Amino acid sequence: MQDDTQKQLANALKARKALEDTYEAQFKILAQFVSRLSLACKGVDVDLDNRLAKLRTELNRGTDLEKLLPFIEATSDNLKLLESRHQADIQSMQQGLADAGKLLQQQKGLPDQLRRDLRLLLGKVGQPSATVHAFLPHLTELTKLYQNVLQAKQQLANSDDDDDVRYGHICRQISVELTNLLSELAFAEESAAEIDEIRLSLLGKLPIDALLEACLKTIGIIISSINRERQSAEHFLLKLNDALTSVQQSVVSSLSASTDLKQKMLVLNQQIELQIDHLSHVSQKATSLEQLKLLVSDKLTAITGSLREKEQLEQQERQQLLLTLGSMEQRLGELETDAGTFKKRIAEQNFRSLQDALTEIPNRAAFDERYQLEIKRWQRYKKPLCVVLADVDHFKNINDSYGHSAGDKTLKVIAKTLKLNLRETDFIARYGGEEFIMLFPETELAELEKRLNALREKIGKIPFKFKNVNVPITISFGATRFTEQDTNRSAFDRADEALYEAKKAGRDKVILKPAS
Ligand SMILES: Nc1nc2c(ncn2[C@@H]2O[C@H](COP(=O)(O)OP(=O)(O)OP(=O)(O)O)[C@@H](O)[C@H]2O)c(=O)[nH]1
Repeated sequence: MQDDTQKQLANALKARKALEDTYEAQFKILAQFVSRLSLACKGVDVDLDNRLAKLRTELNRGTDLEKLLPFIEATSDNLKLLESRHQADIQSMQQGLADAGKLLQQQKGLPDQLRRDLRLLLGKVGQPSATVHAFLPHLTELTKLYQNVLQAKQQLANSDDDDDVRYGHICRQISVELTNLLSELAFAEESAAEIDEIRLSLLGKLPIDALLEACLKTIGIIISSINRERQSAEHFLLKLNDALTSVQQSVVSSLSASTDLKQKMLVLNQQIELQIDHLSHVSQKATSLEQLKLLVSDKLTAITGSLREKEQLEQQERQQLLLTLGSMEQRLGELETDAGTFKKRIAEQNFRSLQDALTEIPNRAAFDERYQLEIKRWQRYKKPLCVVLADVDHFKNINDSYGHSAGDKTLKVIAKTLKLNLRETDFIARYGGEEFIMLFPETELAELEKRLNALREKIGKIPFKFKNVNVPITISFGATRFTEQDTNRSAFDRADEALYEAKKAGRDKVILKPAS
């Protein structure tokens, strides 16, 4: 019995010793790990470095963990403080990068590509991040963009004598704006040939004096078109005035004729009354039937004459009235025809001013109008609305290799194909150059992706042939969905970024960019 107890005690002691050894080994591993970890944190904060060094020494010495606890708690407070400082660092880094990027964006005359890169970068900078390190690639990129801008500015400064280089970018922008304006001037029918000539001249590289000439010609067309419109409106108003004057004259003369007749009628009525009175008076005085017969017959002849005269007057009045009414009706008919022609002309002009002359699909002005409307609908019904930008790939090559008229034909065919393959509620416009913009109401991005890919494939399969060469042409799409936080500009910019990504990814692509 005593032996058993001793054995059990020995076993318990052995187990206890094994447990203690395990604890000790684990404590050593943990102490080493904490030591290494504390070394890795070195350099973040001096106070923290000192505390961690002390902790390492105590751990190496094997100091009792309980004694170390207050020290560990104080260090942990220190770490919390550092953490909030770290968060503040992230925020200030993000803010700093965003400010620097926006400042660069405000620079005038930035090349298009650089502006796009910058917009893309600012989008990335706006994303939340857990560490300051995550911003380092953005910082590098921003520094590169700053370098590029400085170089571009330097180049401009160096080329003082070369006006074409100095104003190259501005000229290109003016030329694009002028092309858009010309597209909206489609209503100047009489100047269509001249407009087309200016539009084609804007496609090549323009020296500044040629651009100015194009501007002056366009202004000339606008002025003569306004003059023509003014003259036509004046002509219509004069005709209207004429017609109203003649109607007024007819009414006045018919009124005065009718007053005349009324006066005559009054006199006749009085005459008839008098004749009747007289007849009754003399008939009382008649002494014989023969005398009465004679008197009545006389008076009846006089009364019948007066009545006939009265009837003639009435007929005259009716005829006069019919004549006046007839001439008024004719004038009003003429006026109605003129007003109809004028209204039709205005409606046609309205339609043409919203249509792109080359592709015959809506133009940018029409898009702006429709976009506002669709956004209002979206705000009311909250049904999904997608915005898509499409751009023909390497379009410049088509112009350069086969001429501008081949380029024009390509644009027409592509516009037609896109339009034909949209639903009636979708909307497409030529946004400018080789760029198209589309609106897809009540469409989710997932469904849109399929439809855009089908469109993309359809365009890729069009058998274009120039100078007997088969030329495959592709198109890239950038799409986004309108959200609660969006303005019309921000959704457009996102679609533009998606399009840019599609180009960067090799073209002939559909890229969707939902709001982050
Ligand atoms: N024929 C024709 N060309 C146009 C018209 N409007 C713009 N362009 C031309 O379209 C070309 C657009 O070229 P870029 O902006 O360099 O783009 P891209 O060659 O299509 O290349 P990526 O878009 O990068 O794939 C320019 O050469 C313009 O002159 C037009 O109405 N008719």
